[in-house]
Amino acid sequence: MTGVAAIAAGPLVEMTGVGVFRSGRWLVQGIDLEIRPGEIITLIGPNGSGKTTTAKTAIGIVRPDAGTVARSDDLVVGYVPQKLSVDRSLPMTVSRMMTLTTKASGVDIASALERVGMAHLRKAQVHDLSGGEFQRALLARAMLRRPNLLVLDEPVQGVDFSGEIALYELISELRESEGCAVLLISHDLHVVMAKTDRVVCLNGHVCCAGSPNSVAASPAYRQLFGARAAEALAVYRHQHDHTHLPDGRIAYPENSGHGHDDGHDHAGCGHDHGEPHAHAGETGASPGNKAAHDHA
Ligand SMILES: Nc1ncnc2c1ncn2[C@@H]1O[C@H](COP(=O)(O)OP(=O)(O)OP(=O)(O)O)[C@@H](O)[C@H]1O
Repeated sequence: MTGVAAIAAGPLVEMTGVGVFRSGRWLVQGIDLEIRPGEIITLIGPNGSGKTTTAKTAIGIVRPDAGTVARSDDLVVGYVPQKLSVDRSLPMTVSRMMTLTTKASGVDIASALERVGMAHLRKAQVHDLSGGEFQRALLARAMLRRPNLLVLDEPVQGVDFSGEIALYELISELRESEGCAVLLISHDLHVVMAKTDRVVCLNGHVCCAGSPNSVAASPAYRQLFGARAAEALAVYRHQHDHTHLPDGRIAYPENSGHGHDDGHDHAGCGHDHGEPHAHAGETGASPGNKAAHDHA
């Protein structure tokens, strides 16, 4: 059966056996994907593996040629596409950009910008924004619709590593404060792996899916990502045996044998000091913490 149906309760989106056929080939095939309220799902996979196609099909921008897509009656999507039709070189304030495609009151715009930490940049020119600020403005724009599903296609493009962590923090906070589900498309395994509830690894079809740990351990994932998979796995599985002081240094109990306080004593942690790393399940993968853990 091919088609689009509405579902009253349960998942926000349920894709079953979905395929998309264009220009004489299947772009994706046999996609089963369920998006439940409030969860963060990350789509990963090589370039051209069908991540954007899958996300667009989930929210109805692309029509499937096989399978079914059921959407909840109350689904409201906030979508930040990978490529934007906004020309950043044109003179335009952040406020104006927010309302290019959506009507919103000044109060709503101010509130959305406030939620992403951009209230002070309401009148700034879009072309003056940093990469991270621009992505925040796009997030605020998507939040104007009060979505219960945020779809973010590569939201950290043009953003440096610490900005990337801050953005993932923000997305995670928005999920908490707004109660929305998040479908995230990402190339970044290190940070996303520590944040997401469920990972779906694509390569024209679903290679593997599940918790970050189970996906990282799956042979299909390792085959697809090769050496990088091992790195990401090491990062994700890193166990915390210490707490952090407010300035990011590591606090060890007295007489623990951890003599120096320069924030770099990780004996017994099993750290790979060649790689920056995040901490499993740690909501505080903040720039401050990150600074204390980069050993490049
Ligand atoms: N409308 C279309 N017609 C024909 N081919 C298309 C169409 N849209 C996408 N494709 C092709 O389908 C494949 C999957 O594209 P998609 O953008 O979904 O991949 P992706 O995993 O998001 O890639 P990336 O990581 O590079 O953004 C690519 O080879 C792309 O060129």
